[in-house]
Amino acid sequence: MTATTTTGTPDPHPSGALGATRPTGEPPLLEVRDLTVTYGGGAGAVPAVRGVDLRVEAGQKLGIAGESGCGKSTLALALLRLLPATAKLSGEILLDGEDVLTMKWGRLRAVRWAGASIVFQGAMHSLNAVHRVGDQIAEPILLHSRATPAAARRRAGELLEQVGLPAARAQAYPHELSGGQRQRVMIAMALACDPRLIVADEPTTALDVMIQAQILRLIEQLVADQNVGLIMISHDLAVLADTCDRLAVMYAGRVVEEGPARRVYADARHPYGRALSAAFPRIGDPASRHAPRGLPGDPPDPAALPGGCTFHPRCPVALDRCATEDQELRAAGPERRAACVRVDEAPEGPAPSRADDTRSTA
Ligand SMILES: Nc1ncnc2c1ncn2[C@@H]1O[C@H](COP(=O)(O)OP(=O)(O)OP(=O)(O)O)[C@@H](O)[C@H]1O
Repeated sequence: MTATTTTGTPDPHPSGALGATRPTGEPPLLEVRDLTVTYGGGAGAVPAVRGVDLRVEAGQKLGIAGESGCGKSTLALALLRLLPATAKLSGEILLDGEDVLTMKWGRLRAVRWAGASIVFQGAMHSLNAVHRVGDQIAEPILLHSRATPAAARRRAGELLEQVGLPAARAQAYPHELSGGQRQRVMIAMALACDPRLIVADEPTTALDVMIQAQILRLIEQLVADQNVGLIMISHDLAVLADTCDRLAVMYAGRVVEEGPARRVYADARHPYGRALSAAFPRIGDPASRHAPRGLPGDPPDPAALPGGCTFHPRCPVALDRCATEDQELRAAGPERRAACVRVDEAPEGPAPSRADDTRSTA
């Protein structure tokens, strides 16, 4: 992905990355440049992530949205080089200015957990069923510090309290906890080594609506209290709009829209962003009296992407040229970019009111 636009419209982010530059000139907490991930090779190669640029500062919450298969999890795992060996990566993943992709193994081990940590979806599958949760939280502490086992266990208890569980629950096995409690344990583990960046991949997907809301508030609180950066991945644009500052919408491995989260949700500039947004009801919006509109068609097979704009076969406003012309991200309003040839045709709508933005699950 380059900073040049197909129409010559000035790009507000000449580096091609998301978010504001630090005034001090220090590197951002995370800067992803032109990241490409391809599974396999030859005719069956699957380009799961294609030229993605992202930027996250300390204390900033970036949401990444998109349908199943658009490459969200691949992107999350790539950030800490947790992908299988069949995945080929190129580009740069700069964590505090240091490229994760070229780090030696020893350095990478140190960066995992302590520099950045991941909260995976489905805590039941991510936690080890035969170990007490306190021991599982203590494990990365023991690996990454000189703490004694007793001190690591004490710290595990403190972390459990920080995520709203009694320290005594450290003695529990995963099956003795509810889904929401297990997800809290996962968050406690992610915090264990004081990371500067937390990547949360669908952290609330398996939870009921009330517990989902509690976990989201907890994550927001922790980000604010500890000034960490957050990348939250979800198929649910409404959840991301309510939790995050900025939002990037992915389609077929690419970011096709980015900008302030509530604005993207309320008034997406890319037809795919609009379709994704319309797929979720909004409390406070008269339109929510109607059933949410599903997205027609299926996402393309990454191994056989359509030519031109990859969204054109499903796009309700596609022009003939969209079948042949690929689109780069271009300026689409203040601090906003979208990869659509028609983005200049309609002006940006009014700023959303708080009621417009309320997520469906609150
Ligand atoms: N290990 C793998 N080997 C080959 N292809 C893979 C592998 N993992 C993922 N893919 C493919 O890469 C593409 C992106 O998958 P990914 O899991 O990153 O998408 P996603 O947006 O996170 O989807 P979901 O929300 O369903 O998890 C998909 O086409 C998927 O089938």
